[in-house]
Amino acid sequence: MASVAESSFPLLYQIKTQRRVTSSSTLRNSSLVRVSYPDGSLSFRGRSFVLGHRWKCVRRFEATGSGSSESASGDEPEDALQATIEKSKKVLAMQRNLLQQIAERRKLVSSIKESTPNLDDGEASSKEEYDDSSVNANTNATKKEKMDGDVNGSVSPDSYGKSSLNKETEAQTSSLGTDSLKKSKQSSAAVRSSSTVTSPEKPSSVATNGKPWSSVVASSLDPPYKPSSTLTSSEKTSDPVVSPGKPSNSHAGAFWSDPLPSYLTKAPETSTIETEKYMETREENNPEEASSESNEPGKDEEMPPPLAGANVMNVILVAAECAPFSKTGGLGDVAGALPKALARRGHRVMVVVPRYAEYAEAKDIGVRKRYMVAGQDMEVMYFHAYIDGVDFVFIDSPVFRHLSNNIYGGDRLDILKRMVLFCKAAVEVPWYVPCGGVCYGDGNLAFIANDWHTALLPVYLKAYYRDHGMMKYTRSVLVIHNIAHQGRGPVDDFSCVDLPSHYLDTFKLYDPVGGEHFNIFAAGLKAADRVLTVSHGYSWEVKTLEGGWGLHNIINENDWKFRGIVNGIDTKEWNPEFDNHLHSDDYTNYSVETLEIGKPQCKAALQKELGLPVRPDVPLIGFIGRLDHQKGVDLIAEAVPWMMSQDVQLVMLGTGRPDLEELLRQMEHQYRDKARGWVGFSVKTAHRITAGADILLMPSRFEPCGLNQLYAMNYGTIPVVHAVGGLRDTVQQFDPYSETGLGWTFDSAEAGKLIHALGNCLLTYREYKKSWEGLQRRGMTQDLSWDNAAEKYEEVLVAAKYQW
Ligand SMILES: Nc1ncnc2c1ncn2[C@@H]1O[C@H](COP(=O)(O)OP(=O)(O)O[C@H]2O[C@H](CO)[C@@H](O)[C@H](O)[C@H]2O)[C@@H](O)[C@H]1O
Repeated sequence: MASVAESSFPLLYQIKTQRRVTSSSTLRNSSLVRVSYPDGSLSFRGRSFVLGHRWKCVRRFEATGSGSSESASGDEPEDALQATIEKSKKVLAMQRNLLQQIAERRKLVSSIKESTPNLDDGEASSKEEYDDSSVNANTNATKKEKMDGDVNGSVSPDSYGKSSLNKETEAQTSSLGTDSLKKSKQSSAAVRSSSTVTSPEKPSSVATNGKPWSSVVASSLDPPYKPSSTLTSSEKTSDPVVSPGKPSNSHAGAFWSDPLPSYLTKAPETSTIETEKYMETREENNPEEASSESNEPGKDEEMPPPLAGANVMNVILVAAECAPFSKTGGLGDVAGALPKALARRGHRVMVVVPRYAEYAEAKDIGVRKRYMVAGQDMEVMYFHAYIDGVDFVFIDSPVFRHLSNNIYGGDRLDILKRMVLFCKAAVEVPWYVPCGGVCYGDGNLAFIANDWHTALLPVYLKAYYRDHGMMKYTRSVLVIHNIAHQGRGPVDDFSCVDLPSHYLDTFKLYDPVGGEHFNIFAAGLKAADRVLTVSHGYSWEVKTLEGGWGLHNIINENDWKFRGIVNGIDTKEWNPEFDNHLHSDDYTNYSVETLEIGKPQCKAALQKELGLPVRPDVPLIGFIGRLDHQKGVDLIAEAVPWMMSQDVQLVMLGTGRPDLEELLRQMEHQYRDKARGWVGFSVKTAHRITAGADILLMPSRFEPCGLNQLYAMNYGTIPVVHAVGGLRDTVQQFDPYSETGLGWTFDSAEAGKLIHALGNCLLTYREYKKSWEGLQRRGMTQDLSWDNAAEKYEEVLVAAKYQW
């Protein structure tokens, strides 16, 4: 087993003193540092130098520029080693400074705790274990709709992804507020990273006042693409430093005796490692660190071990969207938050996502690669940012540009080719993209792929590399966020994915409606080392005929590697106490302590912003989500006449199916004094509805996890949900006798059931104020953070690592 074999090696640090080619093709010493040791990434970025173990330098030169190579012997300058030592001293100085920061933060946290003794109360999660006997997976109709779309072997764009028509995308602001409550839970990794947090995009204002919501017009905020830095041709040619695929650990060295199969991507070239640049950036950001010269190992030893302990790994999450950079729904939120939680546990974590627009934080690292996609030669560039302890790598290509508002748009083959390019490039990122100066490498590495869009990655990892003895110690985990979208197409599509012919069978799937077809999700599920989905409830549902959308057999066959882990929430982004979107327009931040004042103020601000009567006593009901069959929007529409007969206000925010968008407009038109329908995508408005509404409706027909109900509870907004998938896992039915529970649930996707549950909810709102307050407080004091889920992801990653 990989790590057993590795751990039998004496602790060995390799310092590669490497060379790179300058733009004038002359060689200069770059003092590049690569520190690796048997457990992989534990001591990355210089930490290994403070562990106090004996270490050994192995200096080695590698090939440089245009195919030339040099022998290691003879020409290795001593000053390179000296420079390396100098760098490590600087790293030590940085660490000491950060340790001081940790100590200061600890003091701060304990002083906050002392002054507010109740802060940690109620952190216990009230999540229930899933009881599969009563799940109501009411998905037949949805399945039918999907399968209908696949008749004749052609798949509608929608079946290739969530083809949300984002009529208005709003740049989202990352909250940089100090989340003092959760800080004490974070590992030193997070604290370390805090000094390099970069401010994400600024929010753009959305003018809505005075206009009916339905008339808010789509406006793309995707800025025009500007070519990346003008590199000289020699800079564009990456020079050989790391030999990709060539395992950094000597025990795997034999792989390279095998010739590469013809379908492999071009023999990997190399990357420019920019340690110096990285160090300079760190020094610019942290002048204090830079000026500190002393080297006191004793102090460094105080650094607490990572929460993950010996399980620390390199983790690369690959997704088609990642908030706040790109988002059409919950996948974006997960890709934005889970990696940070894994980094807080001490893992070295990277997110790889397409570069749909220019992102201020992300810098062109100057590496270019070419990939063949369906016979077309395509170049990609890599942009990098280091934010909240996570490396974000953006893959740039003309095929991704300007798609922020239409990530899953275009015709079926266009989408397929984009995902092929993305997955081909992503699987090689650990070799080519130096993050903080050092590539991740392929030892002790796990990829987390998400949904069908990146389900090709586990297949490529296997077919291109592991089948050939390469990337032996790399694992892949595939997460199902929504099995309804599978990347289906006619069998001929196989020619686009560039795989050896014997892989065709792993893609072929037969179903009664579409017949034999090509299915990317099917192949990914088979190839991945582990498969996850985003709740316990959904993990049961996808194994059923109704919930598996044709993939249930494959999931059942692979049950041994399958597990459900309930999503968490980003408690920095979605926290009423620090929410940036509540800073203006009469909104306010609030916490469980200031709920009684803060939430009514947000409600009044929302009513005012929407042009609804500002009335504190009227229950304000919200809905936020993609407008499609999954979300049960039609059930709400059926219930609207009843709702409008009550003294309530209703606000719905969504984008998606044109007929459902029209429905929102009509509703607003018909009930102007009570209802608003925002057709568009506005992160700010989603936050404001979550804060200002009293009740959140989620009548989803199926819901793998659902994030809006979690956000709602964190904001003291009471969810009324169809008890299915993750909604059933996370919203415990209110019991008035024991005063327990978190909201209202109904057990089948019918308007009548929704009305019944909502009726009880409204009664409690009006007549039982204390009970209502109890519901709000219980919801707000749950620990919904990603920290719990990240620990479970870690278990899965470790299980994958030790699996052969
Ligand atoms: N018009 C709009 N304007 C602004 N924001 C909008 C919006 N419409 C939706 N959003 C936002 O998008 C996210 C939606 O998250 P969900 O988890 O509810 O749904 P989704 O079905 O996309 O995700 C899938 O993946 C996630 C993650 O695993 C699962 O929770 C879920 O069940 C599964 O269907 C929320 O952050 C919400 O605020």
